[in-house]
Amino acid sequence: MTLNRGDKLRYLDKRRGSTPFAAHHLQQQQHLHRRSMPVDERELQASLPPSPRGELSQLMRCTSYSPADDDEAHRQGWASDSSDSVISSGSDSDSNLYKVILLGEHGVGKTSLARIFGGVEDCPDAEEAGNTYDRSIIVDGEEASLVVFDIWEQDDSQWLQNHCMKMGDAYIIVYSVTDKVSFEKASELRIQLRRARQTEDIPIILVGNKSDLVRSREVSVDEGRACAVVFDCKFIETSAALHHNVKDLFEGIIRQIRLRKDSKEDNARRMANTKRRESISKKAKRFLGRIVAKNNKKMAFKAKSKSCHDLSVL
Ligand SMILES: Nc1nc2c(ncn2[C@@H]2O[C@H](COP(=O)(O)OP(=O)(O)OP(=O)(O)O)[C@@H](O)[C@H]2O)c(=O)[nH]1
Repeated sequence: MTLNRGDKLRYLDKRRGSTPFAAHHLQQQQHLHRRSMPVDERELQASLPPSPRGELSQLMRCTSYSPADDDEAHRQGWASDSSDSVISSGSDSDSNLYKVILLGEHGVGKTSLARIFGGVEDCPDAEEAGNTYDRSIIVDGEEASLVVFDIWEQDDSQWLQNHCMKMGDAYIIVYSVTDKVSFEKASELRIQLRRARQTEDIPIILVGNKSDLVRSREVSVDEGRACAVVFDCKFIETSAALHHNVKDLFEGIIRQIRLRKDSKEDNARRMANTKRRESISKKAKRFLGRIVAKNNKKMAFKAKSKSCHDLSVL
C-alpha cells in the first residue's frame, strides 16, 4: 500500500478499528458488501501483545467478507475455476484462523495481491479498504480462515518490524520480477525471518509478482526458483494485474500451513510409538539412514527444486 506512515496515522485519528463508520461511510460500506467491524478484528487485536504507543493495533484496519461478497468473488474469478474452493462468511471458523503476513519492498504489489484476496481491489479509497483482510475459504473440502496483514513498511519502526516477523503463522515474501533490487531484498527478508523464527518450521512462499510485464523482466523464473530452493521455501510467480496465480497463492499458503500441522502431529505420534517399541537393530538402521541422507544432499537439492513450485506438498 503506497501510503506513508503519516497518512496512515492521520487516518487512524479519524477512525480506529473499533470505531464505527460515520453514516455516509456506512452507505458506501453497504454498497461494497463488506462488514465494517468484524468480530475477528477485535479478537485479533486483543490477542496482540502490548506495543509502544499501541502501534500495531493503530495501524491495522480490517476488511472482511460477508456472504454477499460471494457473487463478487465469483465474478472476479477467485472461486469460479476451482471445484473445491468456496468463500463464506469469516466469522464462523475461528478454530482454523491463520495469520499471514505480506513482506517485501515498496511497490512490488503486496497491497494489490492482498486486495484481490480481500475482494476490495476496485475500492478507490485505500483508507476504507484497510490493510488487514480476513476471509474464510474452503480448500480441499475443509474450511480455513485467513487473515492477511498488509502492514509491512520497510522504513517503519524496529519494534513493528520485529513484531511482524514474530506474529505470523505463515509469510508471503513478494518481489517484483521487474526489479532486481526487490529480489535481493526478498532474500534479506528471508534471512531476517529465519533469525527471528530459528527453531520453527514456518511456511513461507516467495512470490515473483508482475509476471505480466514481460518486456521489463529483470529476474528470471529460474532465478526465483533457485532462490526458493536455497532458502527452503515455496515459489510462485503471480500477476496481480491479470489475477494470474493469485488464488493458487492463497490456497497454497493454507495447504502449507496444514501440511506442517499434520506432519508435526504425525511426527509426535510416530516418536511416541517408536520410543515405546524400538529395538536396538531398528535404532542402528535409523542412525545409518541419517548418514545416507546426509550423503544424498545433492539428490535432496534436486528433488527440492522439482517440488518448490508445488504448493500442495511440503
Ligand atoms: N503490471 C503490473 N502492475 C502491478 C502488479 N501488481 C501491482 N502492480 C502495480 O504496482 C504498483 C505498486 O503496487 P502496490 O500493490 O501498491 O505495491 P506495495 O508492495 O503494496 O507497495 P508499498 O505499499 O509501497 O509497500 C501499483 O501501481 C500497482 O498497480 C502486477 O502484477 N502487474
